[in-house]
Amino acid sequence: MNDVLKLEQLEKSYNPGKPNAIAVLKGVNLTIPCGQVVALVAPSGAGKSTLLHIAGLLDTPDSGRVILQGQDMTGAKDAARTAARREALGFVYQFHHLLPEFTALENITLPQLANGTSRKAAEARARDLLARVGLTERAGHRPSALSGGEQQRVAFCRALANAPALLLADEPTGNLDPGTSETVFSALMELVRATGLSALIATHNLELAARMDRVLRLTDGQLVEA
Ligand SMILES: Nc1ncnc2c1ncn2[C@@H]1O[C@H](COP(=O)(O)OP(=O)(O)OP(=O)(O)O)[C@@H](O)[C@H]1O
Repeated sequence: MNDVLKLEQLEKSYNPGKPNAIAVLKGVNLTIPCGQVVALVAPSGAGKSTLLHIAGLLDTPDSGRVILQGQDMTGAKDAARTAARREALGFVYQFHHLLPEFTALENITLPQLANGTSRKAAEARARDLLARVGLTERAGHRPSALSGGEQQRVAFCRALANAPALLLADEPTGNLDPGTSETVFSALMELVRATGLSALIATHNLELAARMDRVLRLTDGQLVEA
């Protein structure tokens, strides 16, 4: 099994049959080999979030197949989809969505405890991840005591907490100013490279996209090599 994700002929419409019907995905095909980092660029409204939600098993296509680590997840039951999300996928969004009442360390530890990891091992991994993004000194801070860039770096660590096979990121630095965006993106790429992670990262920033292994553009409901 050398491909972490395969999307085959995905189609997705909203409000089919109604006057406001919109066909967003019209035959999307994508294969991500293990270890590959793919940039997804798309104009606003092109369907980038729709595609990431389907790839992340948060939504289902009208037709086509989603194959994660060699397993066809298209018709899988909710419990299997939830388990696959928890065990195989990591998510990063434009806004960090950290739990405000917990420290940086706890935010990275909790998903591991939920996955059955011992507290000792979970905290050790959380500290290692924080060190990799330069936040050792901030482990005990709550999100409100962290800068936007620091919050987002903690969110990256949390996404990687359970050692996912694939990272899905939707504009991970879209909420940051250009200088911070650069620093935070570099931290993300270092983490991804150090762990050999595969990733699908949506961004409007073409300079950041160019630093990934491959750039794909979502246009008129299909993916094309940029
Ligand atoms: N639940 C929904 N019901 C109806 N239309 C929807 C729904 N979700 C998205 N759409 C429409 O589908 C199209 C694609 O939406 P999507 O959110 O995937 O775009 P996007 O590329 O992520 O946009 P942005 O970059 O602005 O976030 C848009 O025209 C949007 O209005």
